[in-house]
Amino acid sequence: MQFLWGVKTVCFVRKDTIMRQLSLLTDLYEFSMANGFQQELPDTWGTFDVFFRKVPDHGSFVISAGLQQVVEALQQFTFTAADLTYFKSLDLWDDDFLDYLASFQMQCKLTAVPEGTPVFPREPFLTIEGPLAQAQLLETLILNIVNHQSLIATKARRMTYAANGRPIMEFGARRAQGPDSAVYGTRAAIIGGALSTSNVLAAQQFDIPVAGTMAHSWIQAFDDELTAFRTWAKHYPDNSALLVDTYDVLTSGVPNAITVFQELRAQGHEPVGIRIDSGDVAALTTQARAMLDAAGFPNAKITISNALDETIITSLLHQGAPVDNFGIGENLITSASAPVLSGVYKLAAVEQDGHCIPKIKISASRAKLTMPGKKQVYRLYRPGTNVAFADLIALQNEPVTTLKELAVYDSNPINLKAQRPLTDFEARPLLKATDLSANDFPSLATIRKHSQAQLETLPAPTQRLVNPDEYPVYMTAALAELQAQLAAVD
Ligand SMILES: Nc1ncnc2c1ncn2[C@@H]1O[C@H](COP(=O)(O)OP(=O)(O)OP(=O)(O)O)[C@@H](O)[C@H]1O
Ligand SMILES: O=P(O)(O)OC[C@H]1O[C@H](OP(=O)(O)OP(=O)(O)O)[C@H](O)[C@@H]1O
Ligand SMILES: O=C(O)c1cccnc1
Repeated sequence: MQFLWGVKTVCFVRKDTIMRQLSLLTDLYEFSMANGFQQELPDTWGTFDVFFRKVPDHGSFVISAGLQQVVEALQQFTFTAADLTYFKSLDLWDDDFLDYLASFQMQCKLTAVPEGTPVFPREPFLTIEGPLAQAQLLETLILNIVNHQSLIATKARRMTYAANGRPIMEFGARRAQGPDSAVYGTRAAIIGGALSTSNVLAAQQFDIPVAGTMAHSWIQAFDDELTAFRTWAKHYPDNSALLVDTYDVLTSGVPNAITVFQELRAQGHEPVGIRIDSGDVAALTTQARAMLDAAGFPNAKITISNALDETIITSLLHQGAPVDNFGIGENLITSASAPVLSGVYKLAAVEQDGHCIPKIKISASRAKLTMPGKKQVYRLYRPGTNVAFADLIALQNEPVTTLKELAVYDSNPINLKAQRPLTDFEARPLLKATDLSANDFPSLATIRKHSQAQLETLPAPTQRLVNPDEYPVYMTAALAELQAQLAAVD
């Protein structure tokens, strides 16, 4: 791992303590439906799938993130006396329903892909099964959490790809859409590949390496730049990352930094490097690198910042800019170029008296046709390898892992429904039962590693930033037939 400025790793992980009780973070209609379900279908269970149809930034995959916060939200899903008083004041729902909420006991079961797993359009990456009233109540909250974190993790993954091994420091707290987006956005950015954050709360909360340099105000506050650098070096002799663009990078910032670096070295300290935050970064980093090298500081790192994104990073590296670290704020923490992941929560089946009844949504738009029934998603590998070549959505009771041959269909409802045979595959299930009583969760470092390992199994052309190859997502013949039968199409 490359050296990171100012990194300190705290040595404990704690449960998410800023997560509030979020049972009311939902749309009114969820409560209204839950009230109705409780009266009309009290013994009916429902299975809901969470999936998306379109990948942000025209990418081919999304990095799933947010599962820990979903589990924690479900663990804390109860209603207070104040909530009940408020509900009563709305005068919308039956008293029995309010009693039910007052003694709410979560009965839902959760299956999900592990956080950090790359997932593709239309495949469920999280499912909820439970009493209809309960499962319905969770729609908005679950989507709120996973749509946000998966969006930012996916954006971070794009930037990480562009940075091609150089560390990304997350700098976005000041530009995030409020405190929650800053904290959970940082969590997601780390899942997607960022190596450190400047956000102290997120770093403490999620055991993330915390890193940072200095702002222009430090330089401005002193009589001159050299004094500002010297004073910084006095306080942080081993963490002297100097911001060199307050006045002029090449005639003032870098020469002054070199002077201070020489003084530090004379006192037995090795300087860390410089940060450039404006101007033509390719030209400035090239010249600054030459100056640092000529002065005997080839190991001083160059960090750049200033409205970076994956396109600018790609362009800078193409121009040969000698950048060691990227500090990225607004375009990462807000996913500014594609600020929405439109994940949805769709009813796939209901269960009454022990019978599972698959359900479908047809809609005017064929693209919105849903996949009925309880399902499992498989990643298909060439046997005995870690080379994935497609995903497969199957009905839950299909014996996919033991089959040698399968007839499959394209899962995209707007594509032609041509059957194709599938042989030479090893199917590994992606959706795993998730323990809702869990108190410990995988660390972000573990999730990040898992994500990276999963990405390495995917075909390289699906990962490029521009016009990636579409990764095939098939459905089994049994699922396709069930879908066609319920939709009465084809
Ligand atoms: N050589 C380069 N190639 C591509 N993009 C660059 C290059 N140099 C800088 N950029 C990017 O171009 C954008 C505009 O840079 P510029 O320095 O003009 O920023 P600015 O926001 O106008 O300046 P300031 O932050 O000083 O107000 C930034 O996103 C910056 O990262
Ligand atoms: O550009 P971002 O990717 O969001 O990176 C974070 C920005 O935050 C700081 O800017 P600051 O708030 O000091 O404003 P300025 O540098 O634009 O004047 C820093 O100098 C970066 O430019
Ligand atoms: O530490 C830094 O250099 C930093 C932190 C936040 C925003 N911009 C820069």
